[in-house]
Amino acid sequence: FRRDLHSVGIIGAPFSKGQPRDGVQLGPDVIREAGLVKKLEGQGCVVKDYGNLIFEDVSNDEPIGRTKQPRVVGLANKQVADAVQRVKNDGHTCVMLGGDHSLAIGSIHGHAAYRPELSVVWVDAHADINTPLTSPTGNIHGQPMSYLIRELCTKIPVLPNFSWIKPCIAAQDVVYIGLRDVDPEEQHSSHILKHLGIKTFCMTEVDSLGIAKVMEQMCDHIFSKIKKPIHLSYDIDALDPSVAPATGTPVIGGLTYREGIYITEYVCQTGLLSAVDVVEVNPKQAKREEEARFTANVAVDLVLGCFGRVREGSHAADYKIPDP
Ligand SMILES: CC(C)[C@H](N)C(=O)N[C@H]1CN[C@H](C(=O)O)[C@@H]1CCC[B-](O)(O)O
Ligand SMILES: [Mn+2]
Ligand SMILES: [Mn+2]
Repeated sequence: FRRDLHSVGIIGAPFSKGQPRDGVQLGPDVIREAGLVKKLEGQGCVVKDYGNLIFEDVSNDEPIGRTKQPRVVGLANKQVADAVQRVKNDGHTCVMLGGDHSLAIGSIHGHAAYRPELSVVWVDAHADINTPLTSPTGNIHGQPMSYLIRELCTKIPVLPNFSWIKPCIAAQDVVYIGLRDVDPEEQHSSHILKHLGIKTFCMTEVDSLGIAKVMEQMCDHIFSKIKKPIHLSYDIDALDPSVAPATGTPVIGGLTYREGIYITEYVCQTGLLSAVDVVEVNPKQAKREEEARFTANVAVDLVLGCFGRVREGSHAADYKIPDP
């Protein structure tokens, strides 16, 4: 049993303004309360918890066109970008606990500032690739990829507090897993992006290929040229709502717990995981308290899978069966 020594840096990003539902800002703390740090240390990781970022509010953050809360989202993501870059500079694999998925703007931007050549594995029921002009809701948690992908930069209008963002990811270096609720306009731009080489494994492919083949084909795609560090952006709503009910935009027909964990185990064994986001855990969206706790426990298990937890049991190497 290989006990890799993973050095993990945790950032809490208690932020909810990329979407309208209250509660997702509590994600970092409910995930910590479910024992994340102790369990990572229990499987041999060295963990540094950088605590929660403190996001300042922005008064009268009026929409720009349909885009809601642009100033506070732009400001928060600049803080996230600086924090992720610092965790990477300190030599850790970065774990960013959300908070809503708009935070991936800062997380990926800060990661790319440290490692310019990244591949992005986006695990989500949704493509989160609306531009401000195609978004059906104006909520920025449905748009993060559009600000990051170079091939879309001509489609992005100027937004206040967004001028620091430089598109930093090539479409061919992005893979989606778990898609099942892509907006019509996204279909169009994701069609364009498919044309540009973005690789998608929607739930149909998960069913037809099985998750093991999906992961093999995913790696063939992102490693087709050179092996790049992986940024895994994991939206908890990729999992079926029966597995992760406490989230803001649940969609039936999602990944099983086993498929969700397999993804993290597979990414871990590539040895290329460099940063991971776990976002959209919203305890207030749970019908009952135990649903919130259950969802937080699943989020913890996903992170443990990223850092070497194996389901066969993480036994100590020097265990001796006691004599009768
Ligand atoms: C828009 C409603 C009707 C639909 N059920 C829904 O939620 N749709 C998703 C897909 N596109 C929407 C948007 O752009 O606002 C929603 C974003 C989800 C963001 B995510 O981070 O949770 O992936
Ligand atoms: Mn989603
Ligand atoms: Mn998402």
